[in-house]
Amino acid sequence: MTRNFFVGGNWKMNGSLSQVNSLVEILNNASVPSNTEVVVAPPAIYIDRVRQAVKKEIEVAAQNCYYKASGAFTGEISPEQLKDMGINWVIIGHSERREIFGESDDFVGAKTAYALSAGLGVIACIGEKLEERESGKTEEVCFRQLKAIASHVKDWTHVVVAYEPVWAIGTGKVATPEQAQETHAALRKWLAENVSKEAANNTRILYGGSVNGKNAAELGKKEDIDGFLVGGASLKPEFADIIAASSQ
Ligand SMILES: O=C(CO)COP(=O)(O)O
Repeated sequence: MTRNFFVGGNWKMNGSLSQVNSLVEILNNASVPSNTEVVVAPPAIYIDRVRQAVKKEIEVAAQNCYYKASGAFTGEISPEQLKDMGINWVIIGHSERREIFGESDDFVGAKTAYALSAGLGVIACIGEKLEERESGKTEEVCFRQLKAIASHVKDWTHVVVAYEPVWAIGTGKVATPEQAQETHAALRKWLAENVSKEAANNTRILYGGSVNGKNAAELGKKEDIDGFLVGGASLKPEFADIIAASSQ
């Protein structure tokens, strides 16, 4: 298997300048296994500071972007502007963007395609809500979200999928390794049947939702879990443990 492990840290709308500086110090002291890619996503206002201060093995992402190069889009940042500032990754379609800011499946797909065309790698997020899981709709919801991305995106080389069950985000209720593996395997099968065998084999599928320094190693051992997208624990020293856990 050639998929390198991928550990993303999504800082969300957290941190102050002094906390950002402390996090950079933690990152610069963390040892990054050679088979692991680490990408952190600070709030937009701190992106450039982090990019300049963090060691080269660690990449920096935006938490969102728009799907035009420039223009009258108050408050938005374009993929071209991210590239201009040396940023190579963006998170798109996080459940908080979908839920709080009303981003539709199709909008997420269109933004993913545009960001890829501008040369960014995309961490594309999908995942079901609690009531959807409880009514047996986990796969239906995730496949619908994937299909919306696939209808815009033909080349998945620079796409990383983050499966983040909404009920596990920020709740401390982590999916069991078996639950996560089951969904990851279904997602990979969907990619094989609906995109290509190559996309299924090569696309990293991350798990996100209450990952921490203690549960990362067990989750990471599962065949179809290729890394993590970490929220709360990416703001703490234990993020270094999660990076290290990935190589076990
Ligand atoms: O939303 C997440 C990462 O994008 C996960 O957040 P937590 O790790 O805080 O549950």
